[in-house]
Amino acid sequence: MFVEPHLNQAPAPVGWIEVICGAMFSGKTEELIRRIRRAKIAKQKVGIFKPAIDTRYHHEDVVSHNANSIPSVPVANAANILPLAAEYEVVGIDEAQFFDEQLPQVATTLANQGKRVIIAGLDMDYQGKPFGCMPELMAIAEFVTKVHAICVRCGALASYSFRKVAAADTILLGETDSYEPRCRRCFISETSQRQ
Ligand SMILES: Nc1ncnc2c1ncn2[C@@H]1O[C@H](COP(=O)(O)OP(=O)(O)O)[C@@H](O)[C@H]1O
Ligand SMILES: Cc1cn([C@H]2C[C@H](O)[C@@H](COP(=O)(O)O)O2)c(=O)[nH]c1=O
Ligand SMILES: [Zn+2]
Repeated sequence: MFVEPHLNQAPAPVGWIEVICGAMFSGKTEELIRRIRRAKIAKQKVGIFKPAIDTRYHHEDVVSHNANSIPSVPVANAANILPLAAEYEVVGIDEAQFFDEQLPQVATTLANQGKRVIIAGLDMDYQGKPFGCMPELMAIAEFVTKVHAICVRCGALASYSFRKVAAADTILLGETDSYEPRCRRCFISETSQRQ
């Protein structure tokens, strides 16, 4: 389990970037919420942001698949986070895969300002390809945590998000209606990744 490297150390340490990645249902949002709650217990000023596009469960809150939730601010693009985050010591960002290519620079700026930046997002899309700016975020982060779901077909660890419906666009919001977490074996059995 991830343990914070510094909480409330004096003098204030420089900031850093944490990335939580994995397939759908792997517990990314739960882990983000867990870290944010611990930061709040440490009396740190915490702000959470998510892309305005992610309206699945709630317009504002960050909500996990098991209905755990925490308030957040929806933003239209990554640059909007910078002025809104000025007052916070800890900045959480969920559904990072949906943000534009500015997010790595925004995260770097926040960390260089001394903030702890915690980013959660899908590392792969439904085709098993790296999703949006997640690879770059993983490269620049001090800490990367990959979490796993359970394959709904065989019970193994799942790293892939299998799309059950016919749609080719990379972005398709959905839940169990449209996706299921699968292990490599069960994922490639029905996708073009077989070769
Ligand atoms: N196949 C599955 N494997 C693991 N967890 C699942 C599965 N299906 C539903 N869940 C639920 O999803 C929760 C994780 O939700 P969440 O943190 O929102 O995941 P993520 O943000 O990675 O999509 C688990 O604690 C569990 O209750
Ligand atoms: C694989 C994949 C997923 N999405 C969408 C589906 C959900 O709305 C989110 C992921 O949410 P979670 O918190 O990780 O469960 O992303 C998508 O648009 N395209 C994809 O390829
Ligand atoms: Zn499987």
